[in-house]
Amino acid sequence: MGDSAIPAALRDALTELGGAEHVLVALDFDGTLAPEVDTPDEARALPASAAALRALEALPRTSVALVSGRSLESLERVAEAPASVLLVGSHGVELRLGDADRHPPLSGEEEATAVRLEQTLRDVADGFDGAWVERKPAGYALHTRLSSADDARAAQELARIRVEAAFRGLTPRVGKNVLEFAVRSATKGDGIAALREFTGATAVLYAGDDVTDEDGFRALGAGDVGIKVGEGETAAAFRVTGPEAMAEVLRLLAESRARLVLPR
Ligand SMILES: O=P(O)(O)OC[C@H]1O[C@H](O[C@H]2O[C@H](CO)[C@@H](O)[C@H](O)[C@H]2O)[C@H](O)[C@@H](O)[C@@H]1O
Repeated sequence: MGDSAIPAALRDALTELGGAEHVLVALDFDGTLAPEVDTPDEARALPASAAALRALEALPRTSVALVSGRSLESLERVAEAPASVLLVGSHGVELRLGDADRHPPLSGEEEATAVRLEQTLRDVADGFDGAWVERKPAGYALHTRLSSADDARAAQELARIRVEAAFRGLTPRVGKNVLEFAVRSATKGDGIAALREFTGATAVLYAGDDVTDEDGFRALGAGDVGIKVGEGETAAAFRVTGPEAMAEVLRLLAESRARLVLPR
């Protein structure tokens, strides 16, 4: 893909970002680096994106991070990223920053809630073809990608009704063909704030395709670059069409960063 798919204003912003003192490149995984697939374990970053991230990581004062709704364990498996890549999992609940893994264990009360939640969502999933439940460190997700459109809608509606009736204080998270409930309320915005503090970055690029990525865009400020991948309402200043165009964005950023970063 040529850079004609990248709007001129975004190309200018990438050039400016390339000259910042310390750049943090923080990216959502599914739908941003990796095209969507039916089986979550089979998702992989496009080779062109993976290559651009390796090029960025090798540059001075340039940090690379993945910020995902996946558990850290699942993200590590599919992203196949070197240990130097910083990771935020479970929408900000779990952090892998340098040598420090931070994913506080659930309290007894949270654990008991999670057990009841699992049963509630499994009962719903059992009633609809193609629906299934994914275990997360702080909750459960009801997947409906393999269901018919009617079944997907009905399954998610029933899940909301049952959860609202039986639980207080859970955090719902809506995604593409997935509805998740968690006992912890951290967001991708919290993850980006932690990454910014950990790296000392002076400018951040964040890109994502889904509803929970909006928390990430809202955590950006002056001098940062937010990129919505695909369609939908967004607080991001820029938009690209999909993971292929995103790979091109990363290639352009690696190019401008290599040209403009000071060697010291
Ligand atoms: O924040 P992300 O990195 O975008 O992760 C969001 C969810 O990703 C996975 O589910 C989504 O991608 C799957 C693979 O393409 C797809 O089959 C599913 O329909 C999507 O919802 C993951 O399974 C979830 O746990 C993440 O929350």
